[in-house]
Amino acid sequence: MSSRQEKGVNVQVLLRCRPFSEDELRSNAPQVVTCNEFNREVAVSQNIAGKHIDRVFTFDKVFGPSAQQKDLYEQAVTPIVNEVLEGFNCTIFAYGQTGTGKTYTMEGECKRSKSGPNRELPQEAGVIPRAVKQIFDMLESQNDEYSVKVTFLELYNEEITDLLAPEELSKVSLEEKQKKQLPLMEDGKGGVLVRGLEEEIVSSASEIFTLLERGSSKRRTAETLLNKQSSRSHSLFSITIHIKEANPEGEELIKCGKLNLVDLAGSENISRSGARENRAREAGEINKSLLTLGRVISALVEHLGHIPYRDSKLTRLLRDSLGGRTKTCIIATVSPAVHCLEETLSTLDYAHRAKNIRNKPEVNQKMMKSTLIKDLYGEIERLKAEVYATREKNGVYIPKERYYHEESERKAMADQIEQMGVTIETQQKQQEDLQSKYIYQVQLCSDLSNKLNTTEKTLNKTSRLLANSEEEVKKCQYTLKEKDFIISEQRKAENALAHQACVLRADLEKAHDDNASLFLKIGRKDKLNSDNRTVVNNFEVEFAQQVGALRNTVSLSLSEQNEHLQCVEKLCYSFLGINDKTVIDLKKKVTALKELYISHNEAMQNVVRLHKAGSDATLNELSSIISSNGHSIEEFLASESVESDSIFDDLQNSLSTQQGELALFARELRNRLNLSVKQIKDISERSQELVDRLFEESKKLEDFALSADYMQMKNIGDFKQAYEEQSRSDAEKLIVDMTSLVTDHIRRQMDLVCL
Ligand SMILES: Nc1ncnc2c1ncn2[C@@H]1O[C@H](COP(=O)(O)OP(=O)(O)OP(=O)(O)O)[C@@H](O)[C@H]1O
Repeated sequence: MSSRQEKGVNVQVLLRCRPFSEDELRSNAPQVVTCNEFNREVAVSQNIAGKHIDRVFTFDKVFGPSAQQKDLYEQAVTPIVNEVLEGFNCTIFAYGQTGTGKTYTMEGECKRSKSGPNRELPQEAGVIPRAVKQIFDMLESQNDEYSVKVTFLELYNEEITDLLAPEELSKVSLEEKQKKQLPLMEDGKGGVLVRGLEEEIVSSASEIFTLLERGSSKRRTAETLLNKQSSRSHSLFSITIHIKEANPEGEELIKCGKLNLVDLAGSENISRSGARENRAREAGEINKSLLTLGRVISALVEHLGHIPYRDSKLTRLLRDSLGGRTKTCIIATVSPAVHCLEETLSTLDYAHRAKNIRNKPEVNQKMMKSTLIKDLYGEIERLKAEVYATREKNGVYIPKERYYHEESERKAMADQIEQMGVTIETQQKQQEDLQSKYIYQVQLCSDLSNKLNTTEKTLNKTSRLLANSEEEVKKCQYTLKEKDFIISEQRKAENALAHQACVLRADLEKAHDDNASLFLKIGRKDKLNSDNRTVVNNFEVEFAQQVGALRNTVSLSLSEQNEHLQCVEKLCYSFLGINDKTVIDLKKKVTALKELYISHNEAMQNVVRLHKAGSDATLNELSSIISSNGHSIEEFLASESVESDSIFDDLQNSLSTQQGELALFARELRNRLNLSVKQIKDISERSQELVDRLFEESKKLEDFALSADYMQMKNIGDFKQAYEEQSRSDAEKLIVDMTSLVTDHIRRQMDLVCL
C-alpha cells in the first residue's frame, strides 16, 4: 500500500454553477458568481446595503454555466468509474440548494426515447446514465464474465423506500405500496444493509435506463415556492459490479466494485423555501439529515473522537463514504443569481470545508469463486428459510412494538460498542504516545550516561594536570622563600628603627601635651581667681541690697502691724458696742414677750371665763373637766414663765461672760503685739551686726585673694623657668640618642649589604 493511501486521500470536491434559468433571465437577475475553470476558482462578489462581499473559493474542479454534462462526466466521473471497475467502492454526492441542478447533474435527461442512434446517450444525460454506459461499455469490451446489480432507494423523513420495488397487481393501494418502509440494519461487518431492498440484476445499459425512469417517477416531490419540481428527498442509486478473473495459478477470483450516486435533498433554509404546516415536519427531517451530514463532516475535519454517523439514516448509509474506505467525490451545485447569494455562500463554505475530509480507500478483496458461490448458497438458504417461515407461519413472530424496542436496544448497544471502539482507539494512541515518550527518555538516559563518562575522563585528566601544577608551584614557593628571608631581615631592622623613632616621637608628643595641659591649668586658675573676685564683688553688692530691703520690710511690717492692731482695737470696740446694743434689744424683746404673754394669759383666762359662763347651763357635766383644765393651763403657764425667766438669765450670763472673754482676748492680743514688735527690733539689730561683720570678712577675703594671686603668679613664673630648662636639656639628650640610633642603623645596613 502506498504512503499516500496510508495517510488517506482527501474527498474530491467539484463545483458546478448552472446557467441562468428562463425566469431569472426574464427578471434580469444580476450575476454574483463567476467561475474560473482554469484556476479552479469561484468568485462571489456583491454589494449589499453598502457592504461589499468579495470571496474566492478554490476547488478540485470548477464547472461554469457553459459546462456540458459530457464535460463534467469526462473530467470528473470517468476516473472514478474506472476505479470502481478496479475493485474500489466510490461515492458521488450532489449537494446544493434546490433548483441548482443536483438532479440535472446526477440524472439529467436519460429517457431512452431521447437516445441517439447506436444507443448513444442524449446530450443532457447526467452522471448515472453515463456511468452505467461506461461500465457496460467496459465490461462488454472485456471478455471476463461479470454481473451488475443495482439498487435505487429514497430517504424521505428518515424513512427508506425502495424505488425499484415491482408494481404488484395486488389490492394494496399505490400510496400504501409507496409507503412501505425498509428497515436499516447492521450487516455484522461494520456496515449497514437495507433489509428487503430489491437488487435488480441488469445485463445492459438500456435495462438500467428503464429502471431509472421507473424509480425517478416514484421520487417524491413537493411543491415549494422556489422550485416547482424540487426534490425534498435524498436518493441513492448504487451499482455493484462483480467481475470474474483468473489468477496466474488458474484460480477463479471475483473482483467487486461499487458505485454510489447520491442526489441529496435541497440544502436551503426551510423558512425561505416557504414550507409550511403539514410539510414542516417533512422539511425538518430533511434538515435533520443534512444537519447530521454537516456535523459528521465537521467531526471528521476537526478529527473529533466521536463521529455522529448514527444520528441519521443518511449518515448511516453513507458512513463508509465519509472517512471510510470509499473514494468520495462531492459535486456542489450553485446558482449564479443574486437572489440565491446567501445559500450559494453557505454551499461554498460547506463544500470547501468537506475538502478536508480524509478517506482511506482500500480496494475490495478479490473473492474466490467457490467462496462467493458458497456465500450465495448460504444466502439462498437463508432466504428460502425466510420464505418457508413466512408461508408456513412457523418462524419467529414478534409484536411490532417489541421488534422496535429490540431494534432500538440493539442500536444503543451498537452505539456503545462504537464509543468503546473510540475509547480503545484513543487509549491506544495514548499508549503509543507513552511508548514513544518512554523510548525518548531511555535514549536521553543513555545520552546522559555517555556524557557523564566523558566528563569523568576529562575530570581525571584535569586533576592530574592540577597535581603537576601544584608541584611546580611548590618549587617556585621554595626559591621565593629564600628571597623573602633577606627582605624580612631588612624589614625587621627598619621596623625596629621606626619603632624607636615612634617611641621618641611619642615621648616628645607627651612632653608637648604636658606643657599644653600645664598652661591650660594656669589659665584655668587665673580664670577661677577672677571669677572668685567677681563673685565676692557681686555678693557684697547683693548683700547690701538685701540688707537694705530687709530693713525696709521690717519698718514696713512694723507700721502695718501697728495699723492692724489699731484696726483690731477698733473692731473690738465696735463689736462690744454692737453686743451691748443687742443685749439691750434682747432685754427689750424679752420684756415685750413677757408683757404679750401676760396679756395673752389674761385674754385666755377671760375666754375661759366667758366659755365657762356661756356654757354653764348646757355643760354642767363638763365644768369639772374645764376647771381642771384651767388649773392645768395655769400650772403650765406658771411653769413656762419660770422657764423663760431662766432662759433670759442664762442669756444674760453668757453675754456677760463673752464680754469678759473678749476684753481678755484684746488685752492678750495687745501684749503679744508688743512682744513681737520687741522681737523684730532685736532681729533687725542683730542682722545689722551680721552685715557689719560680713563686710569686714569680705574685706579680709579680698586681701587674702590678692596675696594668693601674687604668690601663685610668682610660683608659676619659677616653675615655667625650671620646666623650660629641663625640656631644653631633654630635647638635646633625645637628639643625641636619635643620632646614635640612626648611625647604628646605617652601620647595620652597610654590614648587611657587605654580607
Ligand atoms: N447545468 C445546467 N444546465 C442547464 N440547465 C440546468 C443546469 N442545472 C440545472 N438546470 C435546470 O435547472 C432546473 C432545476 O434543476 P434540478 O431539478 O436538477 O435542481 P435540483 O437541485 O435537483 O433541485 P431539487 O433539490 O429540488 O431536486 C431544471 O429545469 C434543470 O433542467
